[in-house]
Amino acid sequence: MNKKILVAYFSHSGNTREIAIQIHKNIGSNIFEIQSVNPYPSEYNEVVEQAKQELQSGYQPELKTAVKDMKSYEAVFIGYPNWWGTIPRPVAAFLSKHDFSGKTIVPFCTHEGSRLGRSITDITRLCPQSTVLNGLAVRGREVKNAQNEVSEWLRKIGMIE
Ligand SMILES: Cc1cc2nc3c(=O)[nH]c(=O)nc-3n(C[C@H](O)[C@H](O)[C@H](O)COP(=O)(O)O)c2cc1C
Repeated sequence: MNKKILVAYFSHSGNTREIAIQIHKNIGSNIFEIQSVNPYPSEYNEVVEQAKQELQSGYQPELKTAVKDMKSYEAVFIGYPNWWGTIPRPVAAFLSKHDFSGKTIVPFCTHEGSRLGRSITDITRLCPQSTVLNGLAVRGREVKNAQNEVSEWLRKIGMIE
């Protein structure tokens, strides 16, 4: 695999991180965690309410760090939990703050039933000059057993042989 690939992910409770690590191990890519400066509350109802408000207002939280050499990547995996049917706002901020034009974006998400929801449409809207591939959706409670599903998907989209 000659392409330079980045796996960027946001994870609140660890499920998406698990899939991000599996992808990173399969393809030997670099890995980057998207983190907001102000962490989200750990209490479920609180984060659900905060995420709802942020989505409604279109809020883009400040991120801890940026990817320094984004230019050098041809393909970027973007991982996230499905929050209210779409990408969490830190992921929207990440997509807005970097230049993805000409790159391939490979979405993957974890969820509790809504799969990718409308996240692909929303990613495409934020990155109109990128090629957005079909994403992988894994149920949050199944991430530990998803190795085969992940590697089959990577093979199908041509990321591994
Ligand atoms: C704020 C919030 C909103 C959520 N909204 C949805 C949703 O709309 N549909 C769904 O299937 N799961 C939803 N979930 C469940 C998460 O997508 C799921 O638990 C995911 O695996 C969490 O990933 P993480 O551990 O990487 O944070 C939501 C969870 C949170 C905290």
